[in-house]
Amino acid sequence: MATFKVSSVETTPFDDQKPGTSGLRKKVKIFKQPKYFENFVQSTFNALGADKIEIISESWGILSVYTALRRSVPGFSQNLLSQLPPTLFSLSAIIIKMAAANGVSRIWVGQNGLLSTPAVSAVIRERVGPDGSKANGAFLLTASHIPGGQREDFGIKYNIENGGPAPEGITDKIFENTKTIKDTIGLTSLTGPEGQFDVDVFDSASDYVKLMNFEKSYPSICLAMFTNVVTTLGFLKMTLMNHACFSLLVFISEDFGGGHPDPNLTYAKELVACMGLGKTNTEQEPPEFGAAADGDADRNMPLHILIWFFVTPSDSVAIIAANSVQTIPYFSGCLKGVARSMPTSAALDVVATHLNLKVFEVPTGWKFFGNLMDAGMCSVCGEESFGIGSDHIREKDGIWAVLAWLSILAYKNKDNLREEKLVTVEDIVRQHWATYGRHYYTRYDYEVCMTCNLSYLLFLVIRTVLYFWKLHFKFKLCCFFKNVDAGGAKELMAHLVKLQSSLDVVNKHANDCW
Ligand SMILES: O=P(O)(O)OC[C@H]1O[C@H](O)[C@H](O)[C@@H](O)[C@@H]1O
Repeated sequence: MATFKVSSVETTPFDDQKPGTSGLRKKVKIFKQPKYFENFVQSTFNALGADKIEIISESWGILSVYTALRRSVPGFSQNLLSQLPPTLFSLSAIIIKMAAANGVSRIWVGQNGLLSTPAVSAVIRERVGPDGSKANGAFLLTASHIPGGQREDFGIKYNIENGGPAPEGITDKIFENTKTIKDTIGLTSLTGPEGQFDVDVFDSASDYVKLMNFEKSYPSICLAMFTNVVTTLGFLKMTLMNHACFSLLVFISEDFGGGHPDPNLTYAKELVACMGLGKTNTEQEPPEFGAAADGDADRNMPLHILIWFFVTPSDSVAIIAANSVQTIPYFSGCLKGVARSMPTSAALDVVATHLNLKVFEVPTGWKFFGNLMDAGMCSVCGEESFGIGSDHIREKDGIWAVLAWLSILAYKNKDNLREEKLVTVEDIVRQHWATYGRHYYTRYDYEVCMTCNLSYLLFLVIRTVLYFWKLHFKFKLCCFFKNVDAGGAKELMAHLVKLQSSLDVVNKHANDCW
């Protein structure tokens, strides 16, 4: 409990605070403008209505974690958390004070401010305070899969009471507020111990671990992976525990060590090398299984290499869906339905047809899966951007996806452990293709582009697609534009979709362009 004085401070609006698919992501230098961060937080409080909020937890996306299952004993530093950058703590303090001033009665902060995004979702859904209170939502501070640090990106997003990202109704309101905001409300003094405001620091991992119910839900692997869990290392402890079968390469720093934490073949190159790509005669036998996660642990990339093999995210979600009922007791013998984002390949749809399941196609963004899950219509879902999850929470979950894969591997090898050759990820994927057919697609990432160049590029893409259609090829193409204002990209897309209806018009625009 604490006493404090509330004061209102004049501010001027910024016109560029429109939240994208995953909240507000900008360069740190933009966030550093006076009042920029406070304006967004205040606009969020204004959009929610103070009486709606009681508890807020936070997540720092400052971890770039590559893990590999190996036979060696890990080198695991117990002091990792002491390296958390002070800037992030000061942002936490700003939110705490503004929350108090805006009428929030209690805040939950993960120990050291360190949670994964899936863990935040679990906390909102599962954590119950001593007086029976539950979280109304959470601020998450993370650059996610984007490069972080002083010269790179930072992000803030708000998740609602179902544990998932705020829906467009709320983010639109936040944006409207950011354009008209005149005051932010803060504290001039904060002393205790009287008054109606609590800050509880809690064990970052316990709610997630409880929810995952490892021993019951993942029985085939929990004994191998979760026996030696140490209980003091934030969310890392239950994912990268000190076990003889687990070896870690962990980088913790404000700027991801200068790296790009997107878990794909390009950016997880240390992992790819460690898994033996391109080596025919490795001195050391490569690990049997490796996985990469992004900065906030919601994206994943499982790798399995005996002969180098990579599973695309679209195949990955289809294979998990096809095998999950047999291999993961959490699903209690049935899936409620499955879903994928629009650019994700239709491999999942084929599985759904075979299993007589409903399949849904949703726009990009995890909030759309959340709606289906809240309605009890979806158990497993995924996006081609390395995000896969289930209805245990309302965020994608890199740890869950890796556990799902390990469960499948364990199941396929259960009668096979004494054999020379185990069933591999590659065997499972090839068997899947043989059963369900194979889907091909290409993903292109264009990063840090000017909007005008992107418009030009979109014209090229549309021309190419139309060309292929004309030749009666079946063609599926995904394009992703990062570091672009999501609202602008959406409008541009809508405009171009209209243009697609007429080849002549597209050609005219395209010709004007070059
Ligand atoms: O929450 P994040 O990991 O940052 O991902 C948020 C979104 O980022 C990009 O827009 C991807 O294309 C989406 O598929 C993803 O949902």
